[in-house]
Amino acid sequence: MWRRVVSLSSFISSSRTSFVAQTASRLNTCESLTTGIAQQAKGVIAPKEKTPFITFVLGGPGSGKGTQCIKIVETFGFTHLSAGDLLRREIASNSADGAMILNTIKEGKIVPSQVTVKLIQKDMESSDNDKFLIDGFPRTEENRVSFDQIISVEPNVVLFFDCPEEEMVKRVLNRNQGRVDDNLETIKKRLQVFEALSLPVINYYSQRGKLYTIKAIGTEDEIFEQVRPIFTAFELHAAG
Ligand SMILES: Nc1ncnc2c1ncn2[C@@H]1O[C@H](COP(=O)(O)OP(=O)(O)OP(=O)(O)O)[C@@H](O)[C@H]1O
Ligand SMILES: Nc1ccn([C@H]2C[C@H](O)[C@@H](COP(=O)(O)O)O2)c(=O)n1
Ligand SMILES: [Mg+2]
Repeated sequence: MWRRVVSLSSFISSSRTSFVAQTASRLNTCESLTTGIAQQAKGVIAPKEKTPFITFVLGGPGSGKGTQCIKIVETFGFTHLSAGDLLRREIASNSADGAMILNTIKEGKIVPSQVTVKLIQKDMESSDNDKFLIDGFPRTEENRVSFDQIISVEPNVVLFFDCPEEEMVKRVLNRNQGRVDDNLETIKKRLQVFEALSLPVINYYSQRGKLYTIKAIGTEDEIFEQVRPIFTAFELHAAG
């Protein structure tokens, strides 16, 4: 679970009064500290939550998001949550939303945000990790707002794999993983959706200084060498 106890400091009150008052305050502090720990142990009050490190991974269909996520996981220890994979898992498990999700994906359209965000939330909450790569999300402004409302955590990093359309189409048609949306007709629709609905989200994060654009052409290793320094810089920053 990424809900972890991080600090007991909120139990400690500061006081700038007289010595007597300060001593009394210290005694109270000790008492409330002990009470606080005891209450947490009994589950009376919720533990403080550690904010997870969130990376959104964006780019058009076939731009190489999933491929690079595997390398980021290996090198930096993130947990990879692919929105598309979570939705395909729902289809495979014959869940109540399965048929609706399958039709939406076949049409190259976007599944209602509530459904996708709930799946992401479930996997985040059952993970021991606190570093998440959320791949293929948010695809729309509605996705972005829904994540903000339900999960209430801002992304630390937003990666954008910028790839020429021609190259994306070639890669998707060669992918050979039996995906129902890997055909020319659906790819054209997905590219339109990307331009109309996903580019505004990319611009949103660019304006907020969170966007890291990767030129997604070249070998997989060459592309990863553009990704690596982004996370290395964050690690150095975190280590002080
Ligand atoms: N740099 C690259 N050069 C050539 N082929 C690549 C490169 N990176 C990935 N591929 C291949 O392109 C195909 C699409 O890659 P990938 O599945 O990672 O894309 P994606 O962005 O996750 O696509 P989608 O949004 O459709 O899930 C895969 O078959 C993958 O092996
Ligand atoms: N946020 C998302 C992510 C994915 N989908 C649907 C529609 C996509 O075409 C399909 C495949 O996703 P991919 O594996 O290419 O990331 O899944 C969605 O509706 N909302
Ligand atoms: Mg993918």
